Amino acid sequence: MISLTDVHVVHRARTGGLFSRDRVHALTGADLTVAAGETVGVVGESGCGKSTLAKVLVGLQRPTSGTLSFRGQDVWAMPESRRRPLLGASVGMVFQDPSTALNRRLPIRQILRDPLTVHGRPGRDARVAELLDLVGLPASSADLLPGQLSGGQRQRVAIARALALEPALLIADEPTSALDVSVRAQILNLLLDLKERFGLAMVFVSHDIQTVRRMSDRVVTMYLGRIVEETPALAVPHRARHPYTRALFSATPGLLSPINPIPLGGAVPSATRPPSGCPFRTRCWKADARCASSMPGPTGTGGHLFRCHHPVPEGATDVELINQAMESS
Ligand SMILES: Nc1ncnc2c1ncn2[C@@H]1O[C@H](COP(=O)(O)OP(=O)(O)OP(=O)(O)O)[C@@H](O)[C@H]1O
Repeated sequence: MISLTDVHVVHRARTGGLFSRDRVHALTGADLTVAAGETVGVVGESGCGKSTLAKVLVGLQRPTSGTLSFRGQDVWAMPESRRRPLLGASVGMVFQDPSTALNRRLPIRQILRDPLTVHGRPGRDARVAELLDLVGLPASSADLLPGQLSGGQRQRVAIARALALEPALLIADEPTSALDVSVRAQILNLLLDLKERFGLAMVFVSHDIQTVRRMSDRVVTMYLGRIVEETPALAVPHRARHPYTRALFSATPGLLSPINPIPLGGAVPSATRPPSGCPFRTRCWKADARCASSMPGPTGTGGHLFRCHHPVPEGATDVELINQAMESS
């Protein structure tokens, strides 16, 4: 339904002196397809490009190069008069923090009516009532301001707004991380329920790997602006083949590692000066000269793709990987 082909996003950012601007490589060579009804989870450390990927998919960030296609049409080749209504009606987005995502001065009714008005949809009041019901809020919430709702209720309004135009795809960027732990499960269950009910496709971005596994059919791992692995959700963590995916999952308590996480050397390099070749090579226990000279192309089958010159052997246990990493350090 929606796909990215060789998408790059480069920002110009002031990182040093007053007049010096560096190129920040937020997304590099991203290829991704999301099929109708499927949920793709996106994981990776802070700053790896998850939100940039989400913004590109929803049309909020124009790629510096590469193609965003929706149902086979090149979105950025269209005139704005076609692009905006197409993406606006077809792709909904739920942001991390509903307190900042909703206009504090507008009543909920207005917040939910706005997209309907912009897209010229009839029966707006009836639709507002329907949307509130869909997300489990009483009809009386329509007259309240966002500040009169709890965080969880505000996120329900944000979800209702994202669904107002019956999109085929919902992008959820850390939709529960700003919420109290006690309401997180309710919001996740609501998203799962809505997805099931409407056959929505979803891109679910989160730091919380356990949640991503639970919500997704497929898990995409990102590192320093690159998609390094796509894995069927049931295959992670044990069958992941990229060393970084294994290291990331091994650092999740209770998920995999019987002892310690796989130790990685150093820190994530700056996105202004990503390493040549494979971006993970500076921290990878398997890296050699080949990794410095070229980024491997995707290999794998059956919906499992990884970009690595030295993938983890099939069936390798975490303990074996920990030992290898410790020996090479
Ligand atoms: N508007 C911008 N101008 C300059 N650099 C940016 C801009 N937006 C993002 N970046 C940089 O691009 C890289 C990717 O950022 P992004 O927000 O996509 O990462 P992320 O994985 O979503 O991080 P987090 O999990 O912390 O939200 C980071 O190095 C970030 O600092």
